[in-house]
Amino acid sequence: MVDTPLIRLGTRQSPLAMAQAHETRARLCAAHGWDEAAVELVQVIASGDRIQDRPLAEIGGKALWTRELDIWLAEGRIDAAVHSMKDVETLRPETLTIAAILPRADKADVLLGAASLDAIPESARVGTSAPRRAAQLLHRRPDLQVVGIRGNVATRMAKLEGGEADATFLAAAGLQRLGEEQVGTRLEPEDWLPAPAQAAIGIECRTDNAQARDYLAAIDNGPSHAEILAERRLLEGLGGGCSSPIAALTTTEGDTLVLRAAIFSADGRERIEDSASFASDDADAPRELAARLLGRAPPPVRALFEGGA
Ligand SMILES: NCc1[nH]cc(CCC(=O)O)c1CC(=O)O
Repeated sequence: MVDTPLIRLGTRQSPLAMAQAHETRARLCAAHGWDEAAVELVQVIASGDRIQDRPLAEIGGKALWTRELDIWLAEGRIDAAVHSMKDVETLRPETLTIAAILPRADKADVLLGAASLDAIPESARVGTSAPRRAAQLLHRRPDLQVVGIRGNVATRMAKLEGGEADATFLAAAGLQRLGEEQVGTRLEPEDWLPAPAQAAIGIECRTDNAQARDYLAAIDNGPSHAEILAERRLLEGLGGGCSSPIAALTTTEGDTLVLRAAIFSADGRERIEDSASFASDDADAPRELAARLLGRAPPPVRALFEGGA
């Protein structure tokens, strides 16, 4: 029996974040034979959740999801922080370490409001604030209108119901974690590329916290961790923030990763795709893939990277 917590897990308080924190706690308890009381969940309010009325890219990007959790880690108020890796900036403080990546869930996006991309009525309004989803959609369907839509999964589903948009996208992994896997149409990742690091839960702790690193090592999934590192190195090589339309899909075959990536112009007219196959511990290959993509990018694409507009 444990009556004082052995590890305090910080989490955002959205329903999706809480589901991810519960999954992390369950895996820690299973790996170590602990009961639930060993893992304390600590809710931390992120600025990204406080500011709901403007696109994330405009108000400060992905840092708004991690800033408060980073401070709580630094101050020792929590021992570890649970993140959707899709939302974590590529550049992280050296004082923090990604100590575990949980087994990756379904990487697909789900389309809500239409049975397929082709079935969306002509000129319809599709709600998304993600540059990747917007550009990838306009590439396929230049007739459609993209309208901004933000908020957590339930909010976005409600906005669709309320007629703010005719269709929208959500990540299959998020829907599954919320028990909503039956809604919408799953888009095959090979055909509609996901975001880098989609469907991965990562747990960070302080680099100098050997105890937390040790606890978390037991729930790290090696193949998923290798995929996330590769996709994050691609992102780093592209120098893209959350205003850059970047799509990526890694498939793992034994110790070999196959990474497919595409970058777009904001209006979707331009699409550059390339892929690389490399050993899972090869840190250079994803950066080289990024360089090849940028090398082929016409000005409207290039403008969105390398600190451009
Ligand atoms: N941008 C918000 C966000 N961050 C992670 C997920 C889903 C879960 C995941 O990809 O791990 C979502 C919701 C969505 O895109 O529908």
